[in-house]
Amino acid sequence: MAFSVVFHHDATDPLAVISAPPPNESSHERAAREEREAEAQRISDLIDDEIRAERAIRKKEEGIVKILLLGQSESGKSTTLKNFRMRFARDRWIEERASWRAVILLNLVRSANTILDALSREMDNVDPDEQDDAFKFDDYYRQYKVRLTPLQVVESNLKRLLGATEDIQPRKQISPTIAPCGSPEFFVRSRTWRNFIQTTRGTESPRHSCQQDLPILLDSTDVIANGKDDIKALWRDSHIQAMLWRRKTRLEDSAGFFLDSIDRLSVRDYEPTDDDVLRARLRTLDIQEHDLIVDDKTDAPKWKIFDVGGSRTQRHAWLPYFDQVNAVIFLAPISCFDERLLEDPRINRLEDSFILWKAICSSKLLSRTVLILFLNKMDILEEKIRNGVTVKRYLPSYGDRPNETNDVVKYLRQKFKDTVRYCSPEPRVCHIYPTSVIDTKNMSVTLISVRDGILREYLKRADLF
Ligand SMILES: Nc1nc2c(ncn2[C@@H]2O[C@H](COP(=O)(O)OP(=O)(O)OP(=O)(O)O)[C@@H](O)[C@H]2O)c(=O)[nH]1
Ligand SMILES: [Mg+2]
Repeated sequence: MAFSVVFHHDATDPLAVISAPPPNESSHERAAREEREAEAQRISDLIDDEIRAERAIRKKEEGIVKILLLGQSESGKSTTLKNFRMRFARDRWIEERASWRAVILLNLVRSANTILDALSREMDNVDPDEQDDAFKFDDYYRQYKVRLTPLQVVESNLKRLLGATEDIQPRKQISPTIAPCGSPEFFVRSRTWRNFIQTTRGTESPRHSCQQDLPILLDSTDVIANGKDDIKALWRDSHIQAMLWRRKTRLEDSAGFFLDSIDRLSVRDYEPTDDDVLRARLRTLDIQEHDLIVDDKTDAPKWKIFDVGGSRTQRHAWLPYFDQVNAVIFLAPISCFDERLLEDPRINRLEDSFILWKAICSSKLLSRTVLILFLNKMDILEEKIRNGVTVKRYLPSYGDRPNETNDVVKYLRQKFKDTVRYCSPEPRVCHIYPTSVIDTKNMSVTLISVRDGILREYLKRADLF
């Protein structure tokens, strides 16, 4: 039944006058007006719903400390997150440890295949800048290549199992710096990886992945076990080491760790250890979120840590997190003073870290955010300096200071500190830690100090507002 709306309006109320229908409105005009009003009401209800939902999220997130891990690719962000999870979400960590077996085997096989690729190029004399006096690899070495060919199939099988995709094509070296020459990096989308972990979790035997993956893992293990003596011989061969160095072949930071552990990794009942998982390299794509309980007190806030991808193409995804985090942990791998970015070989990696750090310190959105800086990969820095690499050659501003680890750390620490001082929109404290995030013993002390520092600041600010 049709009905008419009668507007009673008070002529003294200005709002009532504005909202009153025009006098002498035709039925057509009235229908159009009512349609417009209904649409306006629908939009208004939608906005109300959104505000309510946002309020609900804010309410839920009250009392959550949010931490953002930032830094260039391979700076150690995901490894830092693993340290937090290992320390503060131990049960989940242990549950998931077995799922890393495929990644660890893939890391190992990729390193072996990278060495074999470099050997092939050397033997085929592909590169025009070949030196005449270089050691000539003869048929003795060709045998290794033939016998280790099955490793290529193992690499493809493991990648398929993980849903891994190859990404950055390495380019040729353009300066006397450690070159990004090696096999392309692979990544696993976090959704695929989560599915992988979920299917491997809660199976009858936690020491293996789920039943359908087991044959691939065991076949891969058998092939690696068959070739392990050849792989070890190649890895320990001084001519191969010299060739890798001369060709500036890029092996991952954990390559040596896994190649040296090949006997332990290539047995059928191998179970990844904490150290193995920390060393496993899986490039981050997408943003990964992890919830932690870092303090057992009932009223202590929960933590949410965001781990992001650090390569240049992924940095645009950082920004939306800037206005919601309480602390940023920035990873600067200071051992990289002689390396160049994989994604842009024109850029020195230490310089890239400085540029990023400057942008973070200057950001207005982060002006109230606690800043924590890890001067990371101290162990690699020490090794480089022990092997006689001179910092001044790559960092002329270092001048004639002693080529010693402590002096280099002191110098760089001051540089990063100066950036905080001169670029921050308002005065702030920044906590700086020299770290090797693969060193679990020292990291457990650092994590407690970082946790206490962040909580102290969080509570101080909660009191202010
Ligand atoms: N030796 C040594 N290796 C490290 C250290 N920190 C990280 N690594 C290794 O460096 C590699 C890269 O570390 P990740 O934590 O994956 O780096 P990321 O910053 O998350 O990189 P993206 O995900 O690409 O942004 C891994 O193989 C780590 O085991 C360190 O202090 N010392
Ligand atoms: Mg990562």
